[in-house]
Amino acid sequence: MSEQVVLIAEEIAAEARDALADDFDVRHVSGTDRAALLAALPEADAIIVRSATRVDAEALAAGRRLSVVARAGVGVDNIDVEAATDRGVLVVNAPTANVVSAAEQAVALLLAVSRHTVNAGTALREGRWERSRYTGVEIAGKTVGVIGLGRVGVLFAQRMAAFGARLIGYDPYATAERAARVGVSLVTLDQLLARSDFISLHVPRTPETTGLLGAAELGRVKPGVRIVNTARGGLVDEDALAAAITGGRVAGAGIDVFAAEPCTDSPLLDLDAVVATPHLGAATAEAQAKAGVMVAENVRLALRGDPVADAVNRPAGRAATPAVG
Ligand SMILES: NC(=O)c1ccc[n+]([C@@H]2O[C@H](COP(=O)([O-])OP(=O)(O)OC[C@H]3O[C@@H](n4cnc5c(N)ncnc54)[C@H](O)[C@@H]3O)[C@@H](O)[C@H]2O)c1
Ligand SMILES: O=C(O)CC[C@@H](O)C(=O)O
Repeated sequence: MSEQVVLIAEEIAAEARDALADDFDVRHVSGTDRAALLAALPEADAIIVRSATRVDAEALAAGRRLSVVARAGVGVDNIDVEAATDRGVLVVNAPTANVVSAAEQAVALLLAVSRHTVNAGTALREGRWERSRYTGVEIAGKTVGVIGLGRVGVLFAQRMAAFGARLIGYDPYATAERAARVGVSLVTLDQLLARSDFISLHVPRTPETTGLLGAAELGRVKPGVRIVNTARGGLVDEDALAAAITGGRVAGAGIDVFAAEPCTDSPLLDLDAVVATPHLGAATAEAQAKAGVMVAENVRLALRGDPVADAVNRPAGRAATPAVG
């Protein structure tokens, strides 16, 4: 029997490639080069992606031999899970690999926005020693509102607790007991908007969460709030946020994710009060190594027909195993 083909469509850790190379024909393609992707898919038994490759119905149809789509990370919103399920293709991810890195990125952006780190540093490099212009604010004693109390939200809340913040959270699917274990009081979204000095988002992008913070919600925030989004673009309406910053209601924002990525023209990129990064939440050596090893293991299990704990969907006939985490 010829070797099964594993197609790697984005940069993943060398550990993952090494873990697969002995047993599979590992091939590479650029997942953002649509024509190349569609040309490579017909021979692939598995494809490994991160967040930039669109694995939609067309790509799945091209991948007529595919058994598994593996996401080296958490969010699977770039994969049409329903279409994959209909075709009997397993979708697996690495749900715990990069959550610490993502939480740390949220803290980093919150601090950078609060202390004008980027603008002050740029001014200094340009020869301007502008101390009074860049007076910031403390986190201690402030109210931090966490939207989404899953893996990343909880890690972020724990880190904010260490800064001495008061923590409130909005998550309709979390219990008060779970929230209380990490020192978070559950509130409604409106209460969170009205009371938070800082808001950080940690929810997946779904039809329910798209536009969660739009013009109406941003009109109800506490004046001077700073907003951090390391979860997904589209959760916060970028035009509305830019308007709220320009109008002075929102003091600043730390943004790692954009509605359209790669992003070149968000109105947020023109504002001094915004610290922006190009979807770097998971971009650490540790997260990439963990994600690579987890997806390599999941691909191996899936191609051998073994049950996979990190499966996002379970097409008929596949045995379920207990979820991790
Ligand atoms: N920037 C990055 O590189 C990066 C890295 C890792 C994760 N992420 C993203 O961060 C987000 C959170 O990841 P996670 O691992 O914590 O996910 P998770 O599934 O563990 O947690 C998501 C939480 O959101 C809650 N939620 C769902 N719908 C909600 C709603 N309408 N309102 C409020 N809460 C809601 C869920 O109940 C859950 O507690 C995801 O979008 C993920 O893709 C981004
Ligand atoms: O692949 C990446 O770097 C992004 C990962 C992140 O957005 C995730 O959801 O896991």
